[in-house]
Amino acid sequence: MSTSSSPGTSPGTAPLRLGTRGSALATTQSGTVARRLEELLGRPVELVRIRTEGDVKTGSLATLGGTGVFVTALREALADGRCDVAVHSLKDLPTAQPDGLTIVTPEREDPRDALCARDGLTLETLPRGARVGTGSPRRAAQIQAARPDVELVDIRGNVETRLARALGPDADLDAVVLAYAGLSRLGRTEVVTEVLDAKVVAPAPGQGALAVEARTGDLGASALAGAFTALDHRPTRLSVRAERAVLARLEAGCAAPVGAHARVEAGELQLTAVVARVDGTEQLTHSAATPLAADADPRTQDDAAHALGVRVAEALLADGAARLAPLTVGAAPAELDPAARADVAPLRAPTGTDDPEGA
Ligand SMILES: NCc1[nH]cc(CCC(=O)O)c1CC(=O)O
Repeated sequence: MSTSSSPGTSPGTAPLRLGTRGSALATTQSGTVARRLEELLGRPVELVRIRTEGDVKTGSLATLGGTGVFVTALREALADGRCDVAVHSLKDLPTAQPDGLTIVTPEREDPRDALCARDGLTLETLPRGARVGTGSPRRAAQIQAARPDVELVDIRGNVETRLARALGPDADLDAVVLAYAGLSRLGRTEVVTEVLDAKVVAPAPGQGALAVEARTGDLGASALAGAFTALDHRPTRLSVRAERAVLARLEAGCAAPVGAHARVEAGELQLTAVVARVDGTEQLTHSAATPLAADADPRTQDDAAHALGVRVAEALLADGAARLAPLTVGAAPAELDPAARADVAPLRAPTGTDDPEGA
């Protein structure tokens, strides 16, 4: 990397370059992080738009090749030195963290999914046979389980495109399901007719959280390292660590309907995970918790969070999760395999997302 891109140089020099996807949601979330970093660093931050495979291709998410479609190009830009920091939606990140890059997770938004329906309808009041749009097998399976009579329709596109399918002048659907967090960041929560209970629709692992990523080599005793420490939100870090461990241990492909929801409450980390049959006719749920000693060092807590996710995943496997959903079971957990760079093995790599719907 060039000296001019090296963070921590005196203020007033070159701005820190923050790589982002170009969608409205991505630039909104990146803009928020950019302002935070400017405050923390006392240095200007400029957005560098990077087009990703997920932005260019328009096929169904199942045919996109799964993992990392929204992430790989951003990481390449970071590795090449075209940007200094990148912002991702955490749920779009593959669970295997590549060598040489480090992420930090600021405080997450509400992780739940939101129903956006015409005429104020809710999951309960949708008419029989209503058409509900989502590109996410996880959302589809759980909605179908709650309402076996509704028809799930596979949709893609950015937030406004998807909302228009239910709420626009040419609407062809009764409702769509989106992440509440995305709508909130865009200031569009007025279209939400129901925030779906996580017990009814378990959110995607990492949903509602952002990952801010930098080259590990830039995080020595630098100003950027200090900013990363300030951005880190412990309950978010532990929650997403546990949720993503479920996904990694299940080796869930992106067509696998897997939900996971963790939170820190009363001094413990609580986790619930769900594996559903794609058609919603069957689902398995398992919950567990682990105490968090307040004085434990971050490493110990991270390990406890990871172990909780593995334990819950193994309980689901013991209950027959692999029978319900297309999981690749038996292989070593990919997080432990440094060679499992998800961006070089798109077909079978563990996924970090269940719904690259293009937001
Ligand atoms: N590429 C899909 C994606 N990735 C992150 C979000 C929402 C925001 C979040 O979960 O942080 C979305 C849109 C959606 O699921 O509706």
